[in-house]
Amino acid sequence: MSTNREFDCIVIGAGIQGSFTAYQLAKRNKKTLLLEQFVLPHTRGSSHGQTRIIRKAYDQDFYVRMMEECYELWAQLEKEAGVKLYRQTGLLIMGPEKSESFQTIKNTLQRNKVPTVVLNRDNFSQHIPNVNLAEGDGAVVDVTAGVLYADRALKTAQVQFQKLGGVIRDKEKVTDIKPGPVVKVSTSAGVYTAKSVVITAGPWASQLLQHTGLELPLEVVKINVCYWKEKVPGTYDVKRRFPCFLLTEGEESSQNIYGLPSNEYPGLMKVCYHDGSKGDPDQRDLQTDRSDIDILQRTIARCFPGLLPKPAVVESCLYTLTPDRHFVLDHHPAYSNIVIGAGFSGHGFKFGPIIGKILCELSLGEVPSYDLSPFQIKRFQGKTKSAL
Ligand SMILES: Cc1cc2nc3c(=O)[nH]c(=O)nc-3n(C[C@H](O)[C@H](O)[C@H](O)COP(=O)(O)OP(=O)(O)OC[C@H]3O[C@@H](n4cnc5c(N)ncnc54)[C@H](O)[C@@H]3O)c2cc1C
Ligand SMILES: O=C(O)[C@@H]1CCCC=N1
Repeated sequence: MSTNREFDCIVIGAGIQGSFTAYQLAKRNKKTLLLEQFVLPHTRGSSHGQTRIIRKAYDQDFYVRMMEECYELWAQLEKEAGVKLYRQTGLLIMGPEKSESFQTIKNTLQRNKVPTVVLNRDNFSQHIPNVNLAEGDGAVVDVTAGVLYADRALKTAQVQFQKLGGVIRDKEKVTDIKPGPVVKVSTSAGVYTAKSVVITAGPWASQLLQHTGLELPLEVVKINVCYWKEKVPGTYDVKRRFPCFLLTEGEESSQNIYGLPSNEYPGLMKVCYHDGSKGDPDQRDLQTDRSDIDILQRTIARCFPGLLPKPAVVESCLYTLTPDRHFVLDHHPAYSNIVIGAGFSGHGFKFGPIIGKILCELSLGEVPSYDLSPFQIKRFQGKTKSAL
């Protein structure tokens, strides 16, 4: 007879990846505990905010394939919970027509038969008004892409988990992990045991992994989440079917600037730089680097004539980067019943449902549904330290 401190699985971190992992485990009838250091909901990690881009437009086939199933999982969750989580807007990709980065993403979309619309200089402004296509730039639209309602999606995954009998304990920071056939997890409020543990701690992954003797090459960066005011309210509004966008390369960026139609704050469009300054997740608001904002201002002035080139709102969010920007989805090298989901490198939200499924499979000792070689820890050979 198990007590209320003994679980089949403990998931550490209730961001999007931990919440979907816990939900998948509960669906598989596993007694699951989801631990979160802060009171939920919170804005200190990577999963907060109202919107995220969902897209199949990637350079690599393996992400496109994962997204095929992932769209189905998002739709299943919408149906199961009776909430709307996704709005199709399309994603406009612009970049120097002849550049490798623009051609790679366009070719990958076409090779995978993702519905696309290729725009040229003659028909561009008829389809996408109020955007300047730079001289020499090409444009292609991933028609399947759109906006995910992020805060709502996170809450929905947690509510569905609880409806399946899952337990969430928030304001309970994990302070120690003792590996073994039964893993012992200590928190600010007590000690729990489980047959397996999944670590999905976002920017705090390195801190937590220290307890297991593993060091991964993860870098935390602070992103300035900038909103820009429309000169004429509604110009770039989601209701007018303005798409999300991505600049693949440019005068001073390489896959570095992206945006979403105005939606959460009426009259304000979110446009961000896909990089930031390195830092500590517990000191986030002490970092005040705004060099990305200068770059954004110049791009806004050049490409979006309907926006004022000065941010009206600046919020903060954290990325946890791996050297190759691919995720970590693997067993701990020394303890197979400790599973790690980390390093989502600023593009993991859309994958939440499929990451949850994969981490659940790993924690149950099953063969995962996807080839995980791009996500294995051993790719960091020489950059990984295991004290064990
Ligand atoms: C500005 C911005 C824009 C983005 N845009 C997109 C986008 O358009 N599309 C997309 O797909 N992705 C996007 N992303 C990336 C995506 O949001 C992240 O990849 C994803 O949210 C990562 O989730 P996570 O669960 O790994 O981390 P988190 O959300 O940070 O969750 C980790 C959780 O673990 C908890 N935790 C940590 N340590 C402990 C401990 N010791 N004890 C208990 N709990 C602990 C933390 O408090 C936190 O709640 C964006 C990210 C940012 C910052
Ligand atoms: O993941 C996404 O789609 C966004 C846009 C590109 C850069 C990072 N996040």
